Amino acid sequence: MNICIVGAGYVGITTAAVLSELGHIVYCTDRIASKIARLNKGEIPIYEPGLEELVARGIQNGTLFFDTEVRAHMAACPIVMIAVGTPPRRDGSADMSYLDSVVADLAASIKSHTIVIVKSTVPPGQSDWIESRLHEAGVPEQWVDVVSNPEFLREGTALQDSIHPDRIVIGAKREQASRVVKEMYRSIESEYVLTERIDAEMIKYVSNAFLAIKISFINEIARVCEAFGADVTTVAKGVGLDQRIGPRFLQAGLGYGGSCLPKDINALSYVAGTKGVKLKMLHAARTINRTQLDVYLHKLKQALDGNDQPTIAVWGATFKENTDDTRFSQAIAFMKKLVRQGWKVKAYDPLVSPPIRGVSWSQHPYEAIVGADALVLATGWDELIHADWASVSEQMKGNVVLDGRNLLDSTLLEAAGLRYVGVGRS
Ligand SMILES: NC(=O)c1ccc[n+]([C@@H]2O[C@H](COP(=O)([O-])OP(=O)(O)OC[C@H]3O[C@@H](n4cnc5c(N)ncnc54)[C@H](O)[C@@H]3O)[C@@H](O)[C@H]2O)c1
Ligand SMILES: O=c1ccn([C@@H]2O[C@H](COP(=O)(O)OP(=O)(O)O[C@H]3O[C@H](CO)[C@@H](O)[C@H](O)[C@H]3O)[C@@H](O)[C@H]2O)c(=O)[nH]1
Repeated sequence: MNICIVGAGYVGITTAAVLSELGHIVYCTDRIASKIARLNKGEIPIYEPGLEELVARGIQNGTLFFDTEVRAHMAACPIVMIAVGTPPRRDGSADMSYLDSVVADLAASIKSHTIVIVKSTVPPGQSDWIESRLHEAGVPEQWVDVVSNPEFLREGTALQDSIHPDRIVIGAKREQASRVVKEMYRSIESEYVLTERIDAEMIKYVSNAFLAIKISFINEIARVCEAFGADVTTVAKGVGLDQRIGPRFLQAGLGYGGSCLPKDINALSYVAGTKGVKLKMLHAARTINRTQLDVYLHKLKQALDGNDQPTIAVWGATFKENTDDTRFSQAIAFMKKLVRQGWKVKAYDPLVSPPIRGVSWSQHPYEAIVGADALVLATGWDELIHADWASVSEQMKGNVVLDGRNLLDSTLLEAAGLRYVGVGRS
């Protein structure tokens, strides 16, 4: 099949590489010429393990192309997949302006039957809206099928998630379109959910909402565990063994961030509100996530024992490990909170060093801790979790290590003379 993908971001590039690997001819398009130029040289503008190799293979095999000629490929391909961003607006709603301009391009380009796959995360009803916009713009009804096919990949494990997805959701009006999209994924073994478009759109939002609630729930439980001297990691393990609950997404810590969970729960709350439905659980999840940073700040202040001009080293800036994405990162939000206390903040991340007022960046983790009164682990990068704690202890001025991801081995740290501080751990 010839497939045009619009939007060369985390989802667009990953999906393009995977579909080309499945034997399709894929044209991955984007408006940003510099991005496309880099991709054509085999350079990946994002960090995603394994992606560079897969993209190189697609280019070499002649099955994967990157181009800025969005409309030309839309006109030539029977399948067009939309993978542009749907970022949050100030009021919480999803910004549909990128998607709007794709629809305008589609209206000007479609010349024969085209399946338009909506891969971007969009509010319920958006596929219907795209379809009516195309019809209003003069695209005959029989020329277009809009199919909702939401994406569930996670950054950092995007390839694994795309090649072995838990499920592939396909929401279509006509069975024929559904069948073509299923055929497109042919050799991917997965549970296929063939459904109405509105259900497919809801499945995406509800999945992210549930994940956010699960994380906030364990973070709230961490507070009560701490009050009683219980250990939230042990509690989560015991609870997660119940198959009805499951062990994943029960890792307590600084809270969730990223380009998806925060924005999607806001967008779901917003659209629910337009129908008069108040989503109280989502409201609570958001509040817990925000106040989680205060819980950690309080712990740090207690551990600093009256030192009101400390130097704090922060390890990790991305919203989670194995990505270069800093969108809505709790690590960065925490750094800003520390700066607002008037404290000196030195930071290190294996991949990024975004400019943040009051934060100085180090090239090496051990450089960041020199003279620090406390160290905060804010992102669970492997190289940071498995640091040389004896060396850390030597270089720091103080001895406090605040584990913002509950991932460190307190015994090892204490053996090195450090003072381990976690949240919800006895
Ligand atoms: N990042 C993830 O892990 C992830 C996972 C699942 C779903 N999603 C959803 O997928 C969508 C894309 O997310 P992303 O993180 O890949 O976004 P991104 O910001 O990384 O990339 C989007 C790309 O679209 C391009 N673009 C915007 N308007 C365009 C236009 N009119 N024509 C051509 N290109 C255009 C931008 O230049 C950019 O390169 C969002 O709706 C997101 O919610 C993201
Ligand atoms: O037990 C956990 C699990 C995750 N997190 C945090 O939650 C955030 C989100 O993590 P994750 O969901 O793994 O990352 P994303 O790449 O944002 O993926 C989510 O968002 C994507 C975009 O919609 C979806 O496709 C994925 O299914 C969904 O997991 C990160 O800050 C994590 O550190 C925790 O604090 N505790």
